[in-house]
Amino acid sequence: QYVPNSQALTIKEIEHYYLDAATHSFFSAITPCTNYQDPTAAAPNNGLGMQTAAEWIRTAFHDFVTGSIYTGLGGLDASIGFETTRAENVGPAFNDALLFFSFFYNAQVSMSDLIALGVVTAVANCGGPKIPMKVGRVDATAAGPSGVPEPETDIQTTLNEFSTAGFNDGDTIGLTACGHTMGGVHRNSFPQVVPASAIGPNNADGRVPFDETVAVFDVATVNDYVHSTGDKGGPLVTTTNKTVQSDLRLYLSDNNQTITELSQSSAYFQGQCQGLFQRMIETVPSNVFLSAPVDPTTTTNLKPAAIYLNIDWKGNMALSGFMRYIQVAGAAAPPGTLKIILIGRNGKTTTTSATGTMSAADTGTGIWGPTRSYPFTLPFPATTGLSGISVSGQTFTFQDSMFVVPGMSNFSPTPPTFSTTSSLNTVSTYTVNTTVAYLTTAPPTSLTATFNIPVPQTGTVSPRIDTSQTATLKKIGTVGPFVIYSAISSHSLSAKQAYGTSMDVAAPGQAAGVLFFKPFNPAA
Ligand code: HEM
Repeated sequence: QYVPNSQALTIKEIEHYYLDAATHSFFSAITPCTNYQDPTAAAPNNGLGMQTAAEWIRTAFHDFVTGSIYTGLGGLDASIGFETTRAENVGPAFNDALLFFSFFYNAQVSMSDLIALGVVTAVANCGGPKIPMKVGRVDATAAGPSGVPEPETDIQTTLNEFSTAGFNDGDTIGLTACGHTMGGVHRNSFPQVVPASAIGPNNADGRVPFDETVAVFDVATVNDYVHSTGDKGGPLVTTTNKTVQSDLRLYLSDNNQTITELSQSSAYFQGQCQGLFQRMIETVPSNVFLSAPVDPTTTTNLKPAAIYLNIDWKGNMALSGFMRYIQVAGAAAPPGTLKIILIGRNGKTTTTSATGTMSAADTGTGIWGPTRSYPFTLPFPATTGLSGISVSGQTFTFQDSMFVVPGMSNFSPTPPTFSTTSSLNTVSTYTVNTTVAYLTTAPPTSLTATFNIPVPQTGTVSPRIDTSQTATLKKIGTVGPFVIYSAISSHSLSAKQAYGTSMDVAAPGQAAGVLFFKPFNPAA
């Protein structure tokens, strides 16, 4: 099993999915919030009464709730992928979610971090609170224990199952009420709850919604229940089949105290849901350590992204990529340009700089505010080298001790335009001519590149990372203080796999000097 080895890189990836919201396809499936993206088809299908945002939230619930605070095992670990044939996991939601997320999976982004991101984005994108997004979850390699409450489950067993996952009775009522504000119950999955009459035009799966605002994360379902208005709390309250009135049993279990408290105000409901959902996605195995949250209101509203380093045979180097600026609430309007100042290899700020100009093509409004990007190329001589850049008074560190040189490398063919459809399934032979610059006075005869390739795994639609393909890079020359190494290797990959492929490069006996270079997806 490949364990992501750099939380900083994981954060960078998740930031891109999360913060470059307006232009990044992670949000495409849940925009608008009514959308249903069938990941096996080429286009959204909105005639089914199904909803991706709701499926993502339910997926996290079914994954996490079988975790145990007593054993320290399970929780949000993507084990749900191995468990979809269980009766307690009825419906297409889980494989729909995992299949969509698998387009974003790679050596630094685990499926379980993507499940968490699914919750965070679905809630924030659809009118709910911003839930802190930490990274570092590790995927299970097999099914975990069972124990997801079903509509038929008696109240004591239900409360025990949540309690094992760390949620007391009041938390359980709150978490379920927060979960049951988006989406609904489908006839095709739960005929014991929903009558056949629910199936109709634009509702082929026969959904009965939890409330009137099926695509808004709001207090409506709680208010409906408490005041007996509208949908009255939804089908798990109102169904005539008493055995499956699980929401009703739950809400009554403390004489409606918790559910009545939740209805006191929209702000109170949102605040409670934020805290409970955070706890849900942070219920992880006890040996998993999560990062600080990705939060652009503190340090990440100005950050470099998609950065790469180049050198030519004359010793001219250049750092390229873009700066991302998010105009979070209260922040200054985005500047037209940014000055990117080189910090040399010796740690000293230089007079070398480049200008990043706001790109009109890459702007838009994400959930934190307008996101702008400033592409730049910063040239400098190999003798100066770099250890970082300074932008608007902030320092961002880089290294030039070992890097893949895109200008001397060749990765072909270029995969088709990224999309989250099966058009990426075509398999081709990808030829990889990897050239690496290594700053050393004692050059080894070769370096080893390890390819981290997402591959199918038995029993789940969630991929795993295969590290068995390697290449040996041989010395081909020197430029200034750098020794240049190169290798050609061939890999049979689907375009989807090519997008998820990254490589690490290491000198013999040393930690990787290049981590997570994405040959086919450098800018994403
Ligand atoms: C006693 C606990 C619970 C029971 C018995 C239960 C049961 C159900 C059932 C039967 C459905 C219908 C699924 C379908 O037809 O596709 C459903 C939907 C849903 N549940 Fe729960 N649930 C519980 C708790 C939770 C919790 C804690 C969450 C999240 C925090 C949650 C989130 C959802 C969501 C978002 C949907 C809508 C899915 C969709 O529209 O595709 N549920 N639940």
